[in-house]
Amino acid sequence: MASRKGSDADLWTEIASQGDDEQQPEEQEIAVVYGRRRRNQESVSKGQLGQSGRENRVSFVPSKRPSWNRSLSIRGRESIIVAVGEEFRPQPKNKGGRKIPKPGRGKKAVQEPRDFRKEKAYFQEVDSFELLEESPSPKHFSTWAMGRQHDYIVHDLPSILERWRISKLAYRCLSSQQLGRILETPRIPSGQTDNGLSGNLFETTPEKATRLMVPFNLSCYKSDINSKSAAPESVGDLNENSIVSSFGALQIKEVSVEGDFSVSGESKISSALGKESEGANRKESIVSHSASLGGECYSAFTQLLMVCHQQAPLSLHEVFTNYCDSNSIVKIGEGTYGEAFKAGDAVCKVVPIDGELLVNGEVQKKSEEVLEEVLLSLTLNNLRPREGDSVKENSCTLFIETKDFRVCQGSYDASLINSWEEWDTKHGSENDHPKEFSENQCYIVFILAHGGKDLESFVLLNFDEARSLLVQVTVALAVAEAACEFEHRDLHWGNILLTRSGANMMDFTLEGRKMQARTYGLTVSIIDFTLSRINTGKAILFLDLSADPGLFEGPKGDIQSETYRKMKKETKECWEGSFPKTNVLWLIYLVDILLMKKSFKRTTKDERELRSFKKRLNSYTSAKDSLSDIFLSELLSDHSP
Ligand SMILES: Nc1ncnc2c1ncn2[C@@H]1O[C@H](COP(=O)(O)OP(=O)(O)OP(=O)(O)O)[C@@H](O)[C@H]1O
Repeated sequence: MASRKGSDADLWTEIASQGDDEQQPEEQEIAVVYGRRRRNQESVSKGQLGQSGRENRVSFVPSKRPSWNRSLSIRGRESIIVAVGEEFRPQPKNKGGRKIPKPGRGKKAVQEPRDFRKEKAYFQEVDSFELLEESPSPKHFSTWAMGRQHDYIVHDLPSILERWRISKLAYRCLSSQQLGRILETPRIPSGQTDNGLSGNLFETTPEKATRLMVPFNLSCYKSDINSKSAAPESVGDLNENSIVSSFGALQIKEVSVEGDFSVSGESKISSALGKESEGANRKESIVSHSASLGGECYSAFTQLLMVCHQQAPLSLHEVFTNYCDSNSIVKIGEGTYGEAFKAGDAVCKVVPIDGELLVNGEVQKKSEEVLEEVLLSLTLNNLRPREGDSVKENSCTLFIETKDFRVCQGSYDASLINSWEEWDTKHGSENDHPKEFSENQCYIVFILAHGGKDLESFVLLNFDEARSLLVQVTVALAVAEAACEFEHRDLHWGNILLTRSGANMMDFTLEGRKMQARTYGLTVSIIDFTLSRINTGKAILFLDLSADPGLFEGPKGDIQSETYRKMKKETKECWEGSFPKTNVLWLIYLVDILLMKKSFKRTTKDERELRSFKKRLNSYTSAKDSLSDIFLSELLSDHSP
């Protein structure tokens, strides 16, 4: 989602003070632009929400901040598992999608204290085994990676993805009505490293893929089942390819469990199984099948802890002070879900999760959704060339670098509150005051590289910078399309960060071809993958945007609203499918933004060029396709040795 203005009073203030209005043509107020919408600060005093700020909002819950598309991510993702090497074919659309959140979910609902005994027990169990761990717990996690000194943490993406896949299959088996979407998946032999992911996206993952095999959960299931079951069923007749469909059959015939598995999937699955005593023999099948899939089923929250190499949540203070002194924390931006703080060289985006308290008028994200965002971020991280890696087929540095993640719990500490209040005084926050968070509140903290200012507030100086922005965004999308069928699906001007680095060229590799793009000193970083779609080769991560009709109900003529509607038409609401044209739709949106909403030094000829580029974009089917356009290709060069 788009955010409020950044707070850095630095180079940007200086540039802004050069006075756009004097030098540049008047902005054409052709269309209202959305993104993360906010109150008109001149006309609306703090604490009140004027009519003008709300008039176009479509929201399902009362909200302090006017944002008509904000309730999307509370619906959860509907990502699907696909067989390795199998071509994905969209399934017939199951109309209805996710449920709209219950309006009765009260803002001040009481939060149950979170119990981490299960997670702790799990990690103690892990520690007591002679395991080849994914990685030992870092002492100074900002500079640690597999025993080497790095400023980033190397995550074992194949293992994380595999755990997610197994858990997703098991949860779906127990709770989902959408079995048709689970395709047959071949068995992964136990103990074998799973490198069967698509393309070479993961081939260069620098860690070895070590599956964490812990009998703890298995015995937990088994004892639960055995205590209530009749004779266990033999599953010896199942072949490797029948595992998932057997889960499916089991779901349809025997198990009908709806519910929230957000706290402890293991225990809830166990108790769900326990309720079905007469179906116990089939439950034994789940256990056996889960085991034969080569891993165990963990709750999303436990998986998040595992990704973070944590046994239990940390306090926010502990995390921030790893990056800087607590009194140097500065809030730099805010979104519907996240509060972004600068901590040393890093940006820590704090997102409350799993709680009952409405935050900024929204239901908090669930661990499950966050886990998928983590997977998306790590997949895009993998596009970054790393020292010592072999050359990647597709690489670029244009997606924000996610350095790490942390799971936290507790209320905001004084230094964070101070920096939040400073921001509020300066910019007028649209978010709820963080003092509302209780001791039990959990968060995920995304530790990101600093990407600069968003396009909405960044002052572009001239036409060269505008072209540089377009070529870099197109390169990013083209590279990610080629690597993992990536579609951003929400690339509005709040989700493009810009900074001036001074470097004039930017290297990238597209389908094995090493190339360079002229940047004119501008560096682009794309953020916010909440609505994005990727195909990892094993799973398609996507969000069913049709579950939020409000997204498509923005005002007529507004370019962002029109872009969502165009995406809907293009995909025919099959959001799981691959439609790289959606990337082109956002490029068209960006040209419109540059023409209508951004002021920079340009001639009539420049504007004509932009308009004819936009016209030609209509005929391209992907970002990769668009790169061949003369408007962009002039800025590209081969960089092969
Ligand atoms: N890496 C970063 N570098 C600089 N600023 C950032 C960075 N990440 C976020 N920000 C600032 O914080 C704002 C909010 O971030 P973002 O848009 O990701 O939050 P959000 O919309 O709440 O995210 P989500 O959609 O996951 O809820 C951004 O618009 C930007 O101003």
